[in-house]
Order: sequence, then structure tokens, then C-alpha cells
Amino acid sequence: TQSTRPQRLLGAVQKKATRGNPRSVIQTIDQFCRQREWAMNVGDEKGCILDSVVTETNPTTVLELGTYCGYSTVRIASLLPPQARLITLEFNPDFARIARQVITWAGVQDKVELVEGASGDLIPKMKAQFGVNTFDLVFLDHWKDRYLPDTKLMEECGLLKKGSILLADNVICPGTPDYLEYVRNSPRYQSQYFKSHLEYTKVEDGLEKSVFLG
Ligand SMILES: O=C(NC/C=C/[C@H]1OC[C@H](O)[C@@H]1O)c1cc([N+](=O)[O-])cc(O)c1O
Ligand SMILES: [Mg+2]
Repeated sequence: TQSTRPQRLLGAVQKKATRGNPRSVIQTIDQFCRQREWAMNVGDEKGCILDSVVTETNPTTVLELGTYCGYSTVRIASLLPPQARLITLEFNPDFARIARQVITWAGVQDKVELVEGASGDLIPKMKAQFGVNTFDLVFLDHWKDRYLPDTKLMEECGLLKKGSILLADNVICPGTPDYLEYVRNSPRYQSQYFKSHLEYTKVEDGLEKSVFLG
């Protein structure tokens, strides 16, 4: 039977990347996506911006919405201090199955908790079920029409504190117009756009970094 693109991406990682070496896993996926098949990872160019925001935030508790194959999961986890934790939510069980193997190959599994399910259902359970108080950093990279409702849900659930950072992928392409309008006009956020390109292409895209002001 035909393999899927995530399965072929995992195959490349297991064939070419060094076990336990997150940078090698990232490099292998970027090479696969440039030379073989495009895939919707945040990619190398926007990935550098993600790295700098993670490093600058120095977060203890991170939430990622939209795991896909685990590329940004590995990127973020590899930059976290020892006690820090990353919770990543993925709706699609096939993607989750691949991501778990990519995360383990990279050797960052001890810092990562991958939870399968819909973000709208799981966000309200973060405190009770996952022992989270607030998130220092949230990386939004899931369905683009869920960015705004899930942000409002995180506010309502008290998961954001003064200084929490929201970093959103794809605010230009595919685009998240309602989310952008909200974070750029709400008095509760200080927003900044990092211009870049859609992963592995010359099409404009960018990341929006928004600081929750409490
Ligand atoms: O749809 C995108 N991401 C949504 C991902 C959705 C994932 O989260 C929920 C769903 O189960 C899926 O696994 C996307 C699409 C493009 N694109 O160019 O089409 C580029 C990107 O960086 C993207 O994150
Ligand atoms: Mg994306």
C-alpha cells in the first residue's frame, strides 16, 4: 500500500539523522522538504525566528498547538532548560503516531508530552488534567481558524499570565486574519510581526509575536 508523506518524512529521519541529535533531525527534515517533498513544517527560515523567541523567553512551560510531524516540537524542546516542559496537541492520530517517533529519534521525549485530541476540548483541561498553571510561551500552528477561538479560550481558562508570549505561524499564508486583527487591536496584547517566507518557498509569510499584558 502507498506510504503517506509523514511516513516518508519519518523514513528519511530514521535513515539519515543521528539518533539523539535534535539538530540532525531538523536538518534532515529541512533537506527532505527542500529536495524531495514540501511539508508544512515551520521550516528553517521561520524556525530561526522561533528559536530566537524561545531562547529570549527562556520558558518553563510551553504549549504547541498543531504537532504535525514534530519538527517544531523538536526545535523548541532542544532549546528548553532541563526542568522545562512542552505540551503539544495534535488532532490527527496518523500525524501524532509519526511525531512521537520523530520526537523520540531526536531524544527530546523527556521534555515533551504529546496529547491527541482537539485543542478546543483539551485547553480547558490543562490545569486539572495536566497540572499546568500558566504557559510562558504558546506556539500556534494548527488549523488557522482555531487560532482566535483557542486564544480566547486560553484567556478564559486563566492559562496566560502577564508576560506570556503567543507566537503564531502562517499569519500571512495561509493567513489568520481574524486572529491578527484581534491581537493587533486588543489592549491586552503588544504585538509584533516578523516578516519571513512560507516554509521552503519564496512566498511571503511571517510569525506574529504577541505579549499578553494581563
Ligand atoms: O494548515 C496548516 N497547518 C494546520 C495544521 C493542522 C494540524 O493541526 C490539526 C490537524 O490535525 C493538523 O495536523 C498549514 C498550512 C500551510 N500551507 O502552506 O498550506 C503551511 C503551514 O505552515 C501550516 O501550518
Ligand atoms: Mg505552519
